[in-house]
Amino acid sequence: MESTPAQPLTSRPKVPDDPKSGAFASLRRLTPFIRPYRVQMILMTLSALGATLVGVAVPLLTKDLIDGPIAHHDKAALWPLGGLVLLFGVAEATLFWLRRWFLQRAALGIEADIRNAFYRHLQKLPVAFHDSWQSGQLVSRVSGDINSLRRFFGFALIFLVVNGATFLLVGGALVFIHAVMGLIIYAAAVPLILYGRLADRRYHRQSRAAQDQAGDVATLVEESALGIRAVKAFGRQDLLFARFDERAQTLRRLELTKIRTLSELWAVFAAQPQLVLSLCVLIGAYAVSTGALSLGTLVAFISLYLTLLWPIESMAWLMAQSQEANSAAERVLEVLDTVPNIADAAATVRPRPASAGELVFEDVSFTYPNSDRPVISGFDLRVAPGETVALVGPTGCGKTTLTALVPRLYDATAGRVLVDGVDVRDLPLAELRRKVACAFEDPTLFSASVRENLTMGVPDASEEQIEEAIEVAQAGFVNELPWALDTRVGEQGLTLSGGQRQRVALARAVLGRPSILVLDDPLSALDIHTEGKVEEALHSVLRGTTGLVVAHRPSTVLLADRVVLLTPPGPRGTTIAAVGTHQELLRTCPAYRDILSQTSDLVEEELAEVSR
Ligand SMILES: Nc1ncnc2c1ncn2[C@@H]1O[C@H](COP(=O)(O)OP(=O)(O)OP(=O)(O)O)[C@@H](O)[C@H]1O
Repeated sequence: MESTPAQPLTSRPKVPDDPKSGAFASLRRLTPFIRPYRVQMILMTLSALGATLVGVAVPLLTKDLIDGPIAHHDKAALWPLGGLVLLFGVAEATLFWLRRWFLQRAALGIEADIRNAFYRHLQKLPVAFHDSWQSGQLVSRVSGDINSLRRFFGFALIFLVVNGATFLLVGGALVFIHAVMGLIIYAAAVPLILYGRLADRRYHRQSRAAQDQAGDVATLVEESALGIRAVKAFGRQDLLFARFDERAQTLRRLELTKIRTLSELWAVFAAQPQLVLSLCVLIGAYAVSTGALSLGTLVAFISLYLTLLWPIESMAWLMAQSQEANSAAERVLEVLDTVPNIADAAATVRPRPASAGELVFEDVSFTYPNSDRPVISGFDLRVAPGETVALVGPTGCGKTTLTALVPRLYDATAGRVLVDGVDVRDLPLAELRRKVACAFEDPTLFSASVRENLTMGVPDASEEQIEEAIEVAQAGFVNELPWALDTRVGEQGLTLSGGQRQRVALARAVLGRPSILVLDDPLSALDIHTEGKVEEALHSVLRGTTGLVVAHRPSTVLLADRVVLLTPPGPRGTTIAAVGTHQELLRTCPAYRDILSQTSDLVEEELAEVSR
């Protein structure tokens, strides 16, 4: 046995995993996503900063214009200064354009990278994760929340930096022009900052609640879209609408509380600089009247201060945007931080290349993560290479659960599942899933072509292999579709009938001749005629493979060499009630006869034959 190095659990940039509390803790943890775009981010910030600097220079030039050429009626000196103002205007526009240009590269790139990492990580998370998360919560995170992050990285972050620099620069210039008035402006900023922090915290809580509620609304929409047939058939549109309306109204209420906080924040941030401005005008006018200040200096001071009005006002919105992005980052990280506990072991083991396909359950027990009652308890079974075993048992006893342990959709909570003598947890996942193919009772197809659906597990399958799999699954109907194998099936394959979907899923499972074939009642939706044909073909496939088949009907049981009868579901979990061939169990096991006779009269006839 040869060991292979561990594969990384995720292929996203490594996010630091010590979530420090405090403002923007979650956003700070996303910095690895910014790193590849740092040059563009720096250029974007420099362009924005440059544009602001140029904007600040204009009032200073105005001061020189008023106190110089205008005061001294010096027309000749007017033109160069006027030209300079025009030049600065053009420079500001160019820098603005440059910022937008860099923004496209950086912010959109960051957004795409986070979205890809999120989706890739979702694919790695185990089925148990998806059992406990509403799909709408995931959809809202991948769309709404990641959009918020783009807006933050492409706009709010840049302007927080630019505004910070502007405050320092313009503030310094104001103190330089007139120390008293300059210091008044600084002092007046203190209560504003304190209030901003308080309102910000409130906005953060409100954003989080609204984002979670948006996820709930998305879940309901998705659920009703997927279940539209049942909704219509039972005439439940009104009921669902009432439920949707309730959630949508809650979302509206939460958004309104956000808007209230933002309006309050905005009003305070708009009013404060106006008050300070009035104060400065009063003090300045008095100083000019006493001759302590030149008119040019007052105009420059006021003009310069006016350049601060928008940065101060916009801080309300920028802070709100940042809080919204921080809670969006929190929600995205909740998924990215979930460790895919069904992953390759630290040291994986490569199975023998020409492995035969032996499957062993060794004292296996299993409890679902969201439950405290075991479904399977102390289950022991060896399926020899090439042998087919049918699992038969009352409904809900855990047949599907047992099959899910083989490809590691779930891991046994106790005991081991071994493939060719190796614990499935020690096999590389890719290898395990190449060896084990599954067809589920409820076949899931994707909105892609039939060919893409068929070759999901074996992307490089040849035309002959595809045709052979279609033949085995009696899925020849796919060649009659308008574009044959290139026909797209609708979302979840809903443009096909249940039986057609099952046959495509079966062909997908047998394609590539896996060494172990796990079939969960794969023929349940087929008519008797097709079922017979599929069974015939499956017989030949199963001869060369190890098979574990969940069977509800005698016809499916007949595919198997041996049958395992499971005990009914109970508080201590299901285990094996009896093992034997179909005929042996028919003869010796009343519980087995009972279960099969519920689905077919054939049992009575067979029993009569067996006992003859
Ligand atoms: N994701 C899940 N989370 C919690 N419990 C689950 C989950 N899936 C199934 N169960 C429970 O596990 C038990 C076994 O379910 P399972 O689907 O394995 O039974 P089954 O024998 O295949 O049933 P059937 O013959 O009706 O298909 C049931 O009680 C079911 O409610």
